Amino acid sequence: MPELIKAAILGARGYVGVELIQLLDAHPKVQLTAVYSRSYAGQPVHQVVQGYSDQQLIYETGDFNQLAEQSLDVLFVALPDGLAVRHQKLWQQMAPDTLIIDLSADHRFDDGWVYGQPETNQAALSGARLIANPGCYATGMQLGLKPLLSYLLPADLDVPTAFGVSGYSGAGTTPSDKNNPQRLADNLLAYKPTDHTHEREVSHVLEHTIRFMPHVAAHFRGIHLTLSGKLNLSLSANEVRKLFINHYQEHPLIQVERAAPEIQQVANSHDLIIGGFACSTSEPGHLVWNVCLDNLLKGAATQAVQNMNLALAVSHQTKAYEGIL
Ligand SMILES: NC(=O)C1=CN([C@@H]2O[C@H](COP(=O)(O)OP(=O)(O)OC[C@H]3O[C@@H](n4cnc5c(N)ncnc54)[C@H](OP(=O)(O)O)[C@@H]3O)[C@@H](O)[C@H]2O)C=CC1
Ligand SMILES: CC(=O)N[C@@H](CCC(=O)OP(=O)(O)O)C(=O)O
Repeated sequence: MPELIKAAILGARGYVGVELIQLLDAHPKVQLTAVYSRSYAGQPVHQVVQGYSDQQLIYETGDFNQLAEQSLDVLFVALPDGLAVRHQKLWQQMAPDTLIIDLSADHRFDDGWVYGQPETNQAALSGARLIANPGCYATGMQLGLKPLLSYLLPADLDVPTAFGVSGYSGAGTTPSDKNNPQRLADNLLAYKPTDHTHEREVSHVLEHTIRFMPHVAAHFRGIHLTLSGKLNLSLSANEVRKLFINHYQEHPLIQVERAAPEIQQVANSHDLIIGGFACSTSEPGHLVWNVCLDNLLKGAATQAVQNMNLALAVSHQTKAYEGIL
């Protein structure tokens, strides 16, 4: 590994792109050498991203074909869904040691790419070259369900459900009802109640069918999930909580609490919090619990940086960002 990892970002104007810029700026082992945005082309990054330390870095327009000549160590692709998949040839043509991390949904079902959920797929990420970052809700749902997989009833008897509420940054910057603060004020919108990509993603990754009902609310960032499922034995809330604590004890970003987590605890935080375990007294095995995470951080940029660190064996850790930088 070179002294400094040479990194670039495609989609650097977007909500996720800006988070990546800030995280990589703070990363002691990374030098951000190129950021691409059509709308900001020619503008210095420090004028757009508050606190950005490098006065020289300028947004460029992304001529994708030039990327192969840049001898990058890592390229973060934070483009809207459907764009990264159009450039399969380019990803293959990039230098063989350039790591590509796609934050869109385009490669999450592609066996040629490693699924980049760092807490559960760490071994496969070491030395990986093509990484598909998980979806934001999908991160929360799979980490919330994984410790219980061997206790869940088979799908023909019960299907776990997830009721999710996201902040409107989850819908990106292209204007729509889902990111229109006027439309969302004092409001809650349900959308895609069946067949959401993240329902398919979690069912695929866990090899266990789930159901997901997403909603969007007026806050900017943060996902709140209420999960419900039926276990094949009767456990107390305390026993379930201990099971989660044991499962995630080696993973500093996953917090397990007794109380139900709240959006305000995770907004602008790298942590994902699981808690609020409630076991029915009238229906043995019926369990309801909650997961919260910041969609832009643990649901996107933080997870991408964790993946880079694992793939490129970056061992540096600081107290403030233990497990990420
Ligand atoms: N928002 C979230 O919470 C999460 C998002 N993701 C995924 O991450 C990706 C980025 O999301 P997000 O930041 O929210 O999206 P945004 O809509 O906020 O940003 C999109 C970015 O892509 C660029 N872009 C758009 N169209 C094109 C194009 N045709 N060619 C080149 N560049 C283009 C835009 O810059 P410009 O127009 O200036 O070129 C901008 O930088 C998406 O795939 C999303 O699904 C994943 C997890 C969570
Ligand atoms: C509120 C909102 O719209 N959220 C988005 C989150 C998905 C996302 O951003 O991730 P991928 O497209 O990369 O899977 C949605 O439900 O589509």
